[in-house]
Amino acid sequence: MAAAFKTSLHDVRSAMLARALLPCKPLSGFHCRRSALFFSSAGSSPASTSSSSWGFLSLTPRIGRFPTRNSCACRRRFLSSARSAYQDPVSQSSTDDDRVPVTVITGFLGSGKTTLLNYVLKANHGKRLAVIENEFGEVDIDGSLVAAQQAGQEDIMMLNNGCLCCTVRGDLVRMIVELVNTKKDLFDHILIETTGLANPAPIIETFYMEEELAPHVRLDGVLTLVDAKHAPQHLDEKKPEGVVNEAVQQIAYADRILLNKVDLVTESDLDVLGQRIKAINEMARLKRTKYGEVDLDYVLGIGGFDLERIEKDIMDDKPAKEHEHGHDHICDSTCNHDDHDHHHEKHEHGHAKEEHSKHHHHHHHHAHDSGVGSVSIVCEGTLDLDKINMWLGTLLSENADDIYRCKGVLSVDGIEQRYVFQAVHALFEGGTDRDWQADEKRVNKLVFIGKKLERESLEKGFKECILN
Ligand SMILES: Nc1nc2c(ncn2[C@@H]2O[C@H](COP(=O)(O)OP(=O)(O)OP(=O)(O)O)[C@@H](O)[C@H]2O)c(=O)[nH]1
Repeated sequence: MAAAFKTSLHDVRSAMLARALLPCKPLSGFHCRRSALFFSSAGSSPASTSSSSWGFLSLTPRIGRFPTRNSCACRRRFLSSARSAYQDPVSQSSTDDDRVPVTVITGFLGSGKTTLLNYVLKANHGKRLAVIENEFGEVDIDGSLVAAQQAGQEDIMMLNNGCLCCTVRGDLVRMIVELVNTKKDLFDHILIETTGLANPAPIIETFYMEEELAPHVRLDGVLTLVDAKHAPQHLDEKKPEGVVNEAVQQIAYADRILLNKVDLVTESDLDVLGQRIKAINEMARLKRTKYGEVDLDYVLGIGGFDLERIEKDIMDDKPAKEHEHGHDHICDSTCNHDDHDHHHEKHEHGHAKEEHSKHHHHHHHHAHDSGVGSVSIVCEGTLDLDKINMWLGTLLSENADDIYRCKGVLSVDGIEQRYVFQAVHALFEGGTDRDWQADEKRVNKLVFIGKKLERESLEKGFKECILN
């Protein structure tokens, strides 16, 4: 069967339709057993009773029931990827997934998306790229993508009758399906440039909710360009109640961020904006660039939704973390909550240079009025399976609109491997990776990005799941 069906995100709210969990085959090279939410919605009826476990992290076959939540009516449908996982529950890392990766390039109006695209198209990356451009109205694609004429090998398609995140999702699906059906052999990566006002969330969801896409493509990641000169005013912009600030959303959903146009501002402006970006999304990697000039690996091959990469990013990001303790919080008996907002900003230089901690300042994070921010929990200990199941599942389902993204590596009692998971709102995916080593500290790490995140309450809830 198509590899597309071998990885999936699942709607935790669908868990109320759960019948059973299945044990899964290991991921090749990742020793991963798919564990999360192998539920079939077909023929099930909503659970009306709660129980101590609904199998969120359960790795052994067990009957799972979702706790009673009247909010659990499945607002998002649980589509083929989930059903297919039920039939063939093998998860894969992107390295052995033969679906075409899709990178979404987003960023506010004028932040440099097309400039970056041109740079990538002209570069020598050895990939054959198909580009989907989303613009309002007619644009001169040949003019705007000069590189396409030079390179000549890219397929460029326009979506110009509306915004990708609002009105043309169906067009996007049709376009991708047409691309893979008619030209699959001609390209091996798809780049999508959104409009400057796009909210990435519905675009991300499209890749998990549209069953036509799942067999053909996988979302590689979201890259957001931030205009170093103008971003502060866009981030500050007050929106009417219920209207999202696109500039904030674009940062919040990013796997990678380019702080572009560094030539137009001072070093200290960059530092301040860098802190602000980190306060919104501390999970994403950030680089400074001029005219989008960045090493291509940063754009092609993000792995933002690949559990194996997530595990590496979270656990192996030591140099960065050593200099950052903004919202990271080590829960232990010496915990001093007054220190939480101190932050050693890691200093990143543009021009596609590797991030490095050249020097670090003592900064304070401030919650900005968009209310969107990050909370990290770093906490040693082993988690009670049922408790973490219940806590995380309830948290993600009850706060599905407010928790944009969540990733983590956990140590769970009775599971000898590290458990890696990620969530986009209530869509959840998780599995085990390598064994904990005998001499290794069992440190749990979680990052939440979203609105109305209360760190102390999150920490408290999490710590209550740790075995004494
Ligand atoms: N000074 C400076 N200008 C830049 C940089 N990157 C892009 N620009 C310029 O900024 C302007 C907007 O760049 P685009 O690449 O068109 O931005 P965009 O995000 O595609 O814009 P929209 O499609 O309108 O959302 C162009 O004139 C670019 O040449 C940079 O790093 N420094």
